[in-house]
Amino acid sequence: MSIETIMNTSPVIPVMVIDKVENAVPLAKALVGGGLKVLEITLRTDAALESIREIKAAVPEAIVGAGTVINTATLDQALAAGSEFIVTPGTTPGLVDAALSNGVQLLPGVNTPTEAMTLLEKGISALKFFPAEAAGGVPMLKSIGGPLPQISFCPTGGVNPNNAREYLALKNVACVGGSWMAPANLVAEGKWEEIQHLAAEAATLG
Ligand SMILES: O=C(O)C(=O)C[C@H](O)[C@H](O)COP(=O)(O)O
Repeated sequence: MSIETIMNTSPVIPVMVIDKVENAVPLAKALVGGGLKVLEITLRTDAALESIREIKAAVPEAIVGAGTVINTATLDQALAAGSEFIVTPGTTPGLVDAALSNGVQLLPGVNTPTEAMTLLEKGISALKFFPAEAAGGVPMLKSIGGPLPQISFCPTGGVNPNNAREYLALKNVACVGGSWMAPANLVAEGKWEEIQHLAAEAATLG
């Protein structure tokens, strides 16, 4: 599945931080049950890679990606675990070249026109805008969309239920990423129904 198709699958990609592997499948089921099929598991915890494997095995309808991929070593680990797409906070030439030569579905992070143009030169036009709010938010994306309308963004970082609609209304925004559907406290307490409710609300944002 192409990264463009993945970005158009649901309006919000939940950004998941999983501390305990046993939370991975119930969390994924709650998010998918709420209508969010595309899941980004950040490689910020020791449980992340095993969580990707378990979710892939137990929640076949989920489209499972890895986030916080910051170098080729974490890229290789994420792919070996079965990640269907890769999200990076920023972009390095080494990471982009490795992804391109392996046919990886990549959502690379940028927040300047120069970074966006550098990736366009390589044929990449689906980008994460990170950290969205801190880097200029909706006005910045509107401005970039003037000269570079062919780029499609997934703004992430500071996106929440109060500002998500404004982002999603932009022509150059395909989806947004955010962690608000899976807050650490609800995950730790196993409040899967509440998480499913938050996911269902998020799924209506588009
Ligand atoms: O590490 C990565 O690769 C990321 O994707 C970072 C995430 O985009 C943000 O951590 C989500 O930001 P919040 O929704 O503001 O919590």
